[in-house]
Amino acid sequence: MFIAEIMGVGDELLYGETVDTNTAELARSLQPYNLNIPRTLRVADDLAALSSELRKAWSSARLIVLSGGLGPTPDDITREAIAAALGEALELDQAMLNQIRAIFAARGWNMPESNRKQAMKIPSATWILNPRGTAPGWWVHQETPAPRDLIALPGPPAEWRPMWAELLPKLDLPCQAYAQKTFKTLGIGESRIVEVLGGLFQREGPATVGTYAKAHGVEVTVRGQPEAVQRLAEEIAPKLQEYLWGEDADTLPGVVLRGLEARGATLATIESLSGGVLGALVTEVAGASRAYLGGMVAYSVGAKQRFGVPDEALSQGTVSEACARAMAEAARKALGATYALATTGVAGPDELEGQPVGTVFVALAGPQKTQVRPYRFPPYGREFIRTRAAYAALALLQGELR
Ligand SMILES: NC(=O)c1ccc[n+]([C@@H]2O[C@H](COP(=O)(O)O)[C@@H](O)[C@H]2O)c1
Repeated sequence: MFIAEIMGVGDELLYGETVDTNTAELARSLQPYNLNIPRTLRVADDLAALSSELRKAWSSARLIVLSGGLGPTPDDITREAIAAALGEALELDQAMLNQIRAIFAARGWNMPESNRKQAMKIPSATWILNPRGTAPGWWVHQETPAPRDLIALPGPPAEWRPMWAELLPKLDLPCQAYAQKTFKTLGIGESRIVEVLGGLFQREGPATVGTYAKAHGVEVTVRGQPEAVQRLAEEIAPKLQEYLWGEDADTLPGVVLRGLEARGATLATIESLSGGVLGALVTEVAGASRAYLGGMVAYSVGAKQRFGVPDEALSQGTVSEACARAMAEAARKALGATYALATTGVAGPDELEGQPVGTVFVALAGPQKTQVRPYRFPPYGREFIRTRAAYAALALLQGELR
């Protein structure tokens, strides 16, 4: 199997200022190819360190992809490092310089002298045009003694994504027949899934299975050789049926909205501890307005009263089953929706009303009844608990719409 080396370049990637998602995304894009990615690297803006890594990689890898270090400032050393590793000299490309000048001119600016270095390249590299920035990429292709490609892309994802999407099919990488199928579940833990799947939880062979715990529940992914994936997925699906809410690119808010639309139903939300996370998840979906009427953040007791939550319910505590129920019913009435979802709970860091951090109640008011589900999420911080609360509310509605 051929080796691919993926490197993120930049000091900011080493000290956690910027989390390097580029290498993960690039690696994911290579899944359909028959390449082995034994590691991915983050390398400092350090000429010696990067050129040494590149020298090693150039002698063994079929494909090297770099992101970052193509800017105009002195710490951008990717071009120099490639030149050093391949033993070539940088040369100015006047035509590229004119293009970069034109980009500045179009914005009404003069090109700073420092941008000249973005028009430098080694003779064996060809340019990869950057439609969204001033830093063009490089593509070095070698045919003998063995085919090799080295690609240098700018760091910002919005810039490199279209460049990479256009380039990748041209690289003529060895393809493998590859497929994957993801089942999205709720209400079942990873270890229970392993029990339920038994012998189908294969870790070796032409198709393998993995589980991934996400805020929206556990995902079960089958990947490998297409026919084997299809066979195994067909056996796995009925075992998970009870817990299944979606597949592959489905999102929980997307599935819920589709379900609402199919019934001609509408949704309102009222959020306390999640403070708008639920509304944000719902409105991430294009076309949300076809079913989502709107919602309110009723964070204080006063706001809950204002939105129609009766004092009787509030007297039982805002973090209570009664309050969640009354909130959902009040929101349903206020907005005239078919369904309303409510969240209330304790995101922390301290306990509230004698309830421990992670205590959450979500409620669903519908035409026939109101349901409430209590949760005790692990105290992993406010973001974790608020997000879980929002997904738990969506899950309750998804269960109703099944
Ligand atoms: N009823 C509710 O869901 C509700 C409303 C406001 C604050 N809280 C909780 O009260 C605590 C203190 O809130 P703040 O840290 O936002 O002041 C947090 O645990 C927060 O999650 C809960």
